[in-house]
Amino acid sequence: EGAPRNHGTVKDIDVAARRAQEAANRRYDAASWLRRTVGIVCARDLPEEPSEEEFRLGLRNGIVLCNALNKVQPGAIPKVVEARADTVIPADGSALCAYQYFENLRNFLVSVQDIGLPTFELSDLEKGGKGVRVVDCILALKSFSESKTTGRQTPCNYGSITKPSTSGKHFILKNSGAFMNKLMRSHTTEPIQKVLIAKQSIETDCCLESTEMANLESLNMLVRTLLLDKKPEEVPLIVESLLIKVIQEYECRAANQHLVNCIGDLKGTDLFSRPEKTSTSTRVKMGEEEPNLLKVTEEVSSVVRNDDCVAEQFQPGTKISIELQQKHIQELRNSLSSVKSGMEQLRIQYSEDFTKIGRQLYILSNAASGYHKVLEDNRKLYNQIQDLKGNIRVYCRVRPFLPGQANSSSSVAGMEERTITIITPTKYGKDGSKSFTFNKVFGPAATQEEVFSDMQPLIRSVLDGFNVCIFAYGQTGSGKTYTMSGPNVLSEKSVGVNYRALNDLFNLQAQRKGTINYEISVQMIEIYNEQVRDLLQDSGNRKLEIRNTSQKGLAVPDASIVPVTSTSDVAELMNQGQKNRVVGSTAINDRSSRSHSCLTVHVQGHDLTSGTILRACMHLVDLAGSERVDKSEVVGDRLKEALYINKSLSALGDVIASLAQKNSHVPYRNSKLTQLLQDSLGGQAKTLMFVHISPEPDVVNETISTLKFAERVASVELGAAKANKEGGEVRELKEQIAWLKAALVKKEGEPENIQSTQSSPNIYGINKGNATPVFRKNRQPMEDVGNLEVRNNATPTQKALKFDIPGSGILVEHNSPNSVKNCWVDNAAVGDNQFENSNSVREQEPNLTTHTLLPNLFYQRYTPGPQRGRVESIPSQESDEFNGVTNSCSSDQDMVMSSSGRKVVGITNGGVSNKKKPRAKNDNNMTTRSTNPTCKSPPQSQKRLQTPVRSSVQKTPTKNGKQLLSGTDGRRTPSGKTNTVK
Ligand SMILES: Nc1ncnc2c1ncn2[C@@H]1O[C@H](COP(=O)(O)OP(=O)(O)OP(=O)(O)O)[C@@H](O)[C@H]1O
Repeated sequence: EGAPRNHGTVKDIDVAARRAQEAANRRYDAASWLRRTVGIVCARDLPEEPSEEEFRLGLRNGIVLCNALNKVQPGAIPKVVEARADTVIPADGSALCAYQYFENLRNFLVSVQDIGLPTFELSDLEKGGKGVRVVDCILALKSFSESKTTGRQTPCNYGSITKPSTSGKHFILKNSGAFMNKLMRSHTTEPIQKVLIAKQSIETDCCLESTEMANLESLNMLVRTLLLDKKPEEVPLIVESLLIKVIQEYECRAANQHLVNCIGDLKGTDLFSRPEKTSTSTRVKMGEEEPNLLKVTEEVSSVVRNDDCVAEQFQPGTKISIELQQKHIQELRNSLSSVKSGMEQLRIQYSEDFTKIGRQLYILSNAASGYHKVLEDNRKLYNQIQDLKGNIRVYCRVRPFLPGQANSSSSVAGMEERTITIITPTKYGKDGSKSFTFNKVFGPAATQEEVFSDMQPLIRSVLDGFNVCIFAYGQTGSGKTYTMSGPNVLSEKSVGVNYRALNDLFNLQAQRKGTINYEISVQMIEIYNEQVRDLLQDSGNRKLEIRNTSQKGLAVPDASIVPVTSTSDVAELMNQGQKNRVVGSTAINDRSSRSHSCLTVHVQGHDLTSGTILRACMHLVDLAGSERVDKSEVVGDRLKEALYINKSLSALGDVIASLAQKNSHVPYRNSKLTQLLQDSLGGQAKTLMFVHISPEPDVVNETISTLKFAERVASVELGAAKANKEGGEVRELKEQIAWLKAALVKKEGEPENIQSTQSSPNIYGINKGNATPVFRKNRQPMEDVGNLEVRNNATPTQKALKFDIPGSGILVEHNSPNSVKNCWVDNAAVGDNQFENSNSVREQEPNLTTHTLLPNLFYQRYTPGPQRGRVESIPSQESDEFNGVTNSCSSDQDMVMSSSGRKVVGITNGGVSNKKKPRAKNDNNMTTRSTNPTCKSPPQSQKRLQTPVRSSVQKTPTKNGKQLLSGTDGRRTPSGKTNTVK
């Protein structure tokens, strides 16, 4: 069908000629069909067998083509632009207005394409264009027309082809009409396969969608079918044409791909950081070039932003790798940035921490610097609390039943923290009860540690300069010794108050070392049958005196005083003391102590910062049993002991009653015990009494009387305790006051001396020219300066040393060191109290002599040992050791028992001055001597103070060789009343 006319007739022509012939035949065929279809009139410009040129010109206006198509497909082109009659078409057609006919050709091509036939380019109708494609298009239309007419679908008939979908237009490439036409005419399978593979490759590169792939498959089928009728010699031409198309298409796609890559690169840098902006600009750029490319670009940008997996489909491996690296770098940048911000936060936090630590350090350093102050305040507050609790506190302790005793019927009905209730038998057989309230009640189960911990604060007070007295009261066997010392066999848990107190003192001493240096020493005495014995001396049968005016704060100055530095020292001493203690056996307690024992702890502290010296003493007293005589079933010596014990305890009761009633006179001197405890009971001390009771019902009466006594003690109010602490300045001022008082007394009492004193501006003598008087005190040895007796054993070789106080007119006379051996010293100087009371003395004794006051100008040191009795001067600093410290064991109100057995009531420390006044008045060359032959080691210093107006001491010999100073019976109480010798 439609075969070229000369086809097969010329076999020997060359390929080119054959090709030309073939093309001409096809052209003629097309022209002939057109002429028949549109009619001769319409096809007047198209000859039956046109040349190429004629063919082109004949179809150039598109009228023939449009009309032919309308014939085949009526209405395909609704409006065909017809040629005007006056139009002269030049031979080359240049006069034609291409735009006039462009519409025809465009409509024709679009319609042909819609039908699914091969098309051509407009340029193909131009000179030099590819007319063969136009021929192909017309022949395809012819086939389509014929197929429509016959109603058959033949393989070679275009009418049998199903119109492809609209989407198929996208894959009918430009200039593909001729290509497809040729392809359809091919009869060779192999080249067709190659073409198909190449095409498929291209379309794969373009990422065809699945639907498009389906279309491609149908297209392949079509191509294969159309080429079945092609001659083998035509195949190379078709393949050549195909390859050219493939190359063109590939180049086009490659260019697009390159562009996509560039976009990808841009995305990795600028595009990534500014996706929106870059995307937009890229879109604009690409949109101008190619809409498809724009779509791809958008997809790529979207993929880069959102979906790495999809991006991978579009990007080559390198790009993906770069992207990954860039992504990695970005992640690193992100982590670096987060690390940097973390570091910055850390730095800020550290700097804040450092600032906080600095502030805290500053606070700590402040706190540390104020630490000592706080400690000091703490101590003061603590003592204030103790004071508020009351000066005499009473703790009650109930002994448990002893092994072997039935504990079913205890006389103790109940106990609370501060109250104990005792079952009291009544007359009518009914039991009643009586309650007693104390500061604290300890039951039978209370441990030694618990008991001590409650009184521990008192121990600390000692180191703060307060005198403390702790004594155990109760009937025999009630547990006094147990509380104070512990049981017979001591263990760490069972040790009593004495050990624990000293242990505590040592601990505190160690803690305060460097701030306050303490020296601790102990004495241990007992009062047995109203005689004081030294328990630390094996041969301690020597009777000791209790002296409440000892300047060293020793109530029993003659008793051994032993420095201790550790608890073991104390334990050793106490063992020794216990051995020496008088212990008897009674019906109640086979180890009953028949004496009062007293462990006295002396503390002297030197505050290194303030220079203050404090002194205090603590009496730890284990009293003898308080039971009634009939109960103890004693006779003979035991009875005598019991009587003494009861006497002293009753004296203790009297003192306490007197204190409770705030009587002006307190009978301390009624017993050695009250004498010993005088400063603790009535002074400025802190006192604690442990009252012990036994639980046995048969001693309930004793128990009740014990508790009643304890209640009375608890009711005593003593006023605030006072620390024995004075700074250097206070001492100086006190001395000045004392001196001025003395000077006043002297001035008023002795006109001649006044004259003398006034005439000399240098009343201070030693420090001539020094505005501040320097007062020196006698440093007293162990003797009691308040004793009125002067022992009359001075040797004839006594030799007085005389000191003339320059400018004062006062002569101080001392005995020669050798001459004072074994002699008591009448120490006129007794400390500040002496001067503080001098006014009252003055009232009573207007003729008070100057020598009474002189000891404050001078001091002497008693040197023990071989040189005992030698009087020597010591620097004033040394004398400060004893200066200004109130005699902790002295009392204002006193009751002096003279050695002659005569009691002197109400003698004050100032009374010491009193007793010396007449002596001084009568005998300026006062001499003292000891007349007691049994006195083994009395203080031996002796001094004679001489004033311009000399007086001699009137000595009154006694039968035992002692002398009472004349005028001793005219003494004063602190109130200034004259004391009376009884
Ligand atoms: N709290 C206690 N726990 C255990 N045993 C105690 C307690 N109190 C006392 N005892 C025991 O009771 C007995 C008598 O005690 P202690 O010798 O202390 O009495 P005392 O009051 O000192 O007698 P005395 O007045 O005769 O010296 C001792 O065997 C002692 O061990």
